[in-house]
Amino acid sequence: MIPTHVRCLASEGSFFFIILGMAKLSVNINKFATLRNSRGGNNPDVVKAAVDAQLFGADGVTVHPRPDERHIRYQDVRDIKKIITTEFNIEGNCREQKFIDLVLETKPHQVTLVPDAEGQLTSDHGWDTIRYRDYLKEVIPVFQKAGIRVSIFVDPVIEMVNSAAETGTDRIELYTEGYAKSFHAGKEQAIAPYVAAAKRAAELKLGINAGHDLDLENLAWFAQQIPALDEVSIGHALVCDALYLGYENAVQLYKRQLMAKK
Ligand SMILES: CC(=O)[C@@H](O)[C@H](O)COP(=O)(O)O
Ligand SMILES: NCC(=O)COP(=O)(O)O
Repeated sequence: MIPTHVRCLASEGSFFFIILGMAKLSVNINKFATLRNSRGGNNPDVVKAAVDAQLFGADGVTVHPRPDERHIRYQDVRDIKKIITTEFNIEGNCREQKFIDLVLETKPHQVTLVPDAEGQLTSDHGWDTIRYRDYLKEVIPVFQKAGIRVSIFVDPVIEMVNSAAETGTDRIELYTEGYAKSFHAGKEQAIAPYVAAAKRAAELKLGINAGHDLDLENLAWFAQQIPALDEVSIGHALVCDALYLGYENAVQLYKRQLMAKK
């Protein structure tokens, strides 16, 4: 029997590649909604963006509805749920009751809890899992009881990972903006805290996701250095690349970065 960590990927003509432990690519389609909302109407269609991401080889779709609905709207989440054939990941701020209700209504495969402040431009920090441990211990089972896997957004700091394990979360999502920012100055140094955090997470039997500002230049190195990586969610850079390269090409190129051998 093929072990569960062995994933098969059919691509590139008739060849079948067997990729050991390859991380999944979840395409974050927020930016399609940003573009749509700039004009009203329904162009581009975010439901089609989700359908096409899957068609082009993505392993999942991510959305991050924000309270002001400046990109993904709550109704988009309901509409997208209906066409998901892969994995659906909803990210957001669980301190908003509206967000909790939406997740419980749409029942994605995974919810990623992010400690956004009100009106924040984009996510810029992970949970302080020491300060909010008791709160997270209360809110995480609300989703798990509904059959939804929980991931919490954390900085690559050992103490935060240790305390994350005490919250009962299934996975952590390592916040990668710091890595992306320092990658070009020295990739060995940039990855070091993430390797340490991932090693500790694996010891604590936590699943490992990662995201924020990952792109075609920094993704392969990240995935190679963190073999236990389960999933990356990528939106901004992938959609920017799609403008020049086409959406299908962009998704395929990101998949290829995850396959690159050490
Ligand atoms: C949690 C995370 O890193 C992403 O969801 C990112 O914040 C995308 O959100 P925006 O598209 O609103 O910037
Ligand atoms: N969780 C990170 C995510 O979904 C996308 O972040 P970005 O690629 O838009 O920075």
